[in-house]
Amino acid sequence: MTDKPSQPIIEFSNVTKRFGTLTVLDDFNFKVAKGEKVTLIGPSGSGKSTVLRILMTLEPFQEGRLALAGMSYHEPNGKGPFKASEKHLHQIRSHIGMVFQSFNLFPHMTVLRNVVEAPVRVLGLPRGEAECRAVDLLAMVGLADKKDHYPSQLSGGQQQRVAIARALAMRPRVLLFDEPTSALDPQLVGEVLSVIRGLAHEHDLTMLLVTHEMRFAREVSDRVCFFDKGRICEQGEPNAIFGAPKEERTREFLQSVLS
Ligand SMILES: Nc1ncnc2c1ncn2[C@@H]1O[C@H](COP(=O)(O)OP(=O)(O)OP(=O)(O)O)[C@@H](O)[C@H]1O
Repeated sequence: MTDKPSQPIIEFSNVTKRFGTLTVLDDFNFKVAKGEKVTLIGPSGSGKSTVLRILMTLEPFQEGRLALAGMSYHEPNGKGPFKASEKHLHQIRSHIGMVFQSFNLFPHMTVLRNVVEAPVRVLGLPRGEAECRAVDLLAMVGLADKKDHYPSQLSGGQQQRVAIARALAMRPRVLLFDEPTSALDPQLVGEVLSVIRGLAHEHDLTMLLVTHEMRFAREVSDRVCFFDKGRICEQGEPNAIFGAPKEERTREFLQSVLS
């Protein structure tokens, strides 16, 4: 890999993205450091998902530059909407895992096969090894006992946890979450949040989350970015943005009174 410790793992430089006459990202600049956990919050239609879709190479952009771990999305003399070869884009994608709002599991495959297929087909991992890893990951998300079930036999929260295990099976360096709990009943949000909160302790894993859940922003991220009309209008540490948690404020108050 080509990234140096000081180099951001994600770097949008003056990116403009249009859908026809609609400008969704306008001269967009955004950097994420290796291992950083960043939440994007903003009004519906402001372009948050588009940021993730561009990173995943699901959407091309018109102007500016984008790099992941030092790899530019455009190659010299490259072709197609990204001006890059499919091999180059595939290499970039191999470092990214994405978790979608609607889980996107394969309905005709068991939970285990859902987690095993991509490492076998895309990374060329021997099936036995991929299965061992999948079993470990399913245990990590609390679903070891569901490996032989089909997605339709699981709750939404359980399906989303399988989707997280599937994304992790590719050993991504960057994990993208596009509103991972917005399709869930409120009582199922907590179990997904707790898995994502656990992942936030992985120092090397960079996480970029789009969410309407303030709990994610507060409990999972190092930095919260408020996004509006294709730009980041405010950003900072969760405590600076939302105010320190009550206990912390009380402790600070008592210290100031006692000192
Ligand atoms: N494929 C597309 N073709 C045309 N317009 C699109 C396309 N995808 C997104 N848009 C438009 O781009 C704008 C940004 O969409 P995007 O999904 O990134 O917003 P968002 O901030 O993630 O919204 P939400 O919170 O509702 O998911 C919206 O106005 C949307 O209608």
